Amino acid sequence: MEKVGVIGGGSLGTAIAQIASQNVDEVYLHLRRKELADIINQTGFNNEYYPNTKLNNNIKAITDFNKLKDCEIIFLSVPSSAFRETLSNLQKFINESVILVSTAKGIEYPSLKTMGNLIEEYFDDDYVSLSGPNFASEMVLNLETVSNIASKNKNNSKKVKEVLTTQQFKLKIIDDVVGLEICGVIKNINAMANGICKGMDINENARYAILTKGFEETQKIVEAIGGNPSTVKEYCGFGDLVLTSTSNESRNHTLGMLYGQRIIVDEDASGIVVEGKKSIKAIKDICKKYNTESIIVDFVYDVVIKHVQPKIAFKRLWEKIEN
Ligand SMILES: NC(=O)C1=CN([C@@H]2O[C@H](COP(=O)(O)OP(=O)(O)OC[C@H]3O[C@@H](n4cnc5c(N)ncnc54)[C@H](OP(=O)(O)O)[C@@H]3O)[C@@H](O)[C@H]2O)C=CC1
Ligand SMILES: O=C(CO)COP(=O)(O)O
Repeated sequence: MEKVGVIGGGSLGTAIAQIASQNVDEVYLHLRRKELADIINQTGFNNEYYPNTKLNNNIKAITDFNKLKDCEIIFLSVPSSAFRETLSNLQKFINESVILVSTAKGIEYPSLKTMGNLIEEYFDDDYVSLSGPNFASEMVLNLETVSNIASKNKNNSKKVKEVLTTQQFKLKIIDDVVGLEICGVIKNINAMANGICKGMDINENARYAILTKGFEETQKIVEAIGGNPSTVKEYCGFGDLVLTSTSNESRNHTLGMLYGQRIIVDEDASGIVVEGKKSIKAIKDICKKYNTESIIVDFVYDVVIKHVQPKIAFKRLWEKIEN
């Protein structure tokens, strides 16, 4: 393949570009800031996100969407909050045959649309979604990683797999697009739940009980929304749920820990992307819409949205466990 594009030159977009650049002639990495694009092109380093990692020479930073018109595949690696605006801007520039790949783990509120639903609104429904236990900071270093991809169009999944597969980066194709996307959203809420408990210094037995409950409830929610509950056993389900619920590298887990310590953070002002906080109301509404109870979602909603004292919220949660 000659050219692929990546929109969003942040942590994940830069890592995707670094991986794809091993398999294609040229990768166009689209950024919104010209100064950073110039630095990348002049030095070979994305000094804001990865100051110590040299990017491959065939990665070209761009700020003009028009340059993406010859790309066969375009990865959308901006946060979910920027997804609609990005698609709307992109619409004028690319042709219908391009394969769009969503890598964002969020959901639009209050529409409750997945990132795939948004792509359908502006383009068509043969997009590919990618998700897994994937810290971008490891991917950019070519460390061993597996991700799931799903699409209604199997050929598109195969093309994306071909472009990203390296000795270290493996991809497994599954059929369940909506299940894969929803797993990526719910794991962020579980990462926050486990972070809150860690921040409160809740004992380990209880924390892993909550993780187990989160796994079970993810299956229920995925099934209710029309996905396949067995997707939750995949890398994008179990793998990502456990990774981000237990690792301090996860931003969602870390924000949860701060809430557990009763430190309320304005993460919007910090500029740090925390998809879980933005998804809580949407997943709460989804549970209501599909008549599905989730005591973990309720716990995070109480602490983060309603500012209930973590101790009181945890007591309520524990009363509901296996009752
Ligand atoms: N980081 C990770 O380990 C992983 C992240 N993801 C998902 O990928 C998505 C992106 O996260 P991540 O890369 O970490 O986030 P980062 O904050 O590292 O990067 C976000 C990128 O999107 C750009 N951006 C932000 N807002 C807008 C906007 N309104 N319009 C245009 N561009 C915008 C940023 O530009 P600028 O630099 O100018 O702010 C930056 O290039 C999230 O949904 C996340 O859940 C999935 C798997 C792993
Ligand atoms: O999704 C991720 C790893 O799979 C990244 O998690 P955080 O957004 O919580 O950092």
